[in-house]
Amino acid sequence: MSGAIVVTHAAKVIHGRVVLDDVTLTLPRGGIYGFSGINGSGKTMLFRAISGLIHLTSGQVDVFGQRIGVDVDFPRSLGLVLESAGFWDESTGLRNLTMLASIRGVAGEAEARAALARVGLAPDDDRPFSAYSMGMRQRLTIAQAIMEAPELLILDEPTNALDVDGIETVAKIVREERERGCTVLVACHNEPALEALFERSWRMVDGHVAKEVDRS
Ligand SMILES: Nc1ncnc2c1ncn2[C@@H]1O[C@H](COP(=O)(O)OP(=O)(O)OP(=O)(O)O)[C@@H](O)[C@H]1O
Repeated sequence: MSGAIVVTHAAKVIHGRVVLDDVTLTLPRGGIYGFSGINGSGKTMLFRAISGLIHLTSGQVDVFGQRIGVDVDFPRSLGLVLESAGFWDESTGLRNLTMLASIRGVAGEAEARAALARVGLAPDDDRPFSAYSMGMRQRLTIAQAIMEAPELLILDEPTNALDVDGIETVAKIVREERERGCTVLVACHNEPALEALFERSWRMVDGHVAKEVDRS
């Protein structure tokens, strides 16, 4: 198997509705891959399948040679920006990250501080998460996704709620992560700063990968 991520005839039916429709893709390791498509076209569902957060109705997903839901429940090294991240309201950003880091023991306070600085949050900010603005929450979500230096980074609409500086910061982080050897998947709507980084990208329509976007 040559791809970092191999999706084979993946399908998901929820309450009789096809939300992923026969998706087949091979994504080599170390690239930046983009997914676009209108609301409800299936981008998040595809990312959830790759992340092990849903069970497919049929088909398979392999990540770094391990079959999701068979060999492992989740990809072994995954950073995820997908819907809400589940932070503790009463704790600071740094405390939130160090508590999450302690679950796996891969990262510690130094990595949490470095991740906060990379997303433009002050590591020693003493405000609790409940006092964070939408953009600050999104930045913290991105910091949580990168702090363990994952092999696979999945970013679902990472620029949500971000200002111009925040969008540039995300683009810089995506470039840096790729240079480190990380494979990066991004879903976004009309975000030129990110789209310029995609090596390949696809448009999703009604749960299937309709066509590859011509980047020439
Ligand atoms: N928990 C759920 N139960 C039933 N259907 C769902 C659920 N979550 C999503 N869907 C459906 O799956 C389809 C694909 O949704 P998905 O969230 O993957 O779209 P998307 O391309 O990420 O959209 P957006 O651009 O709005 O983020 C939609 O028809 C949606 O209604």
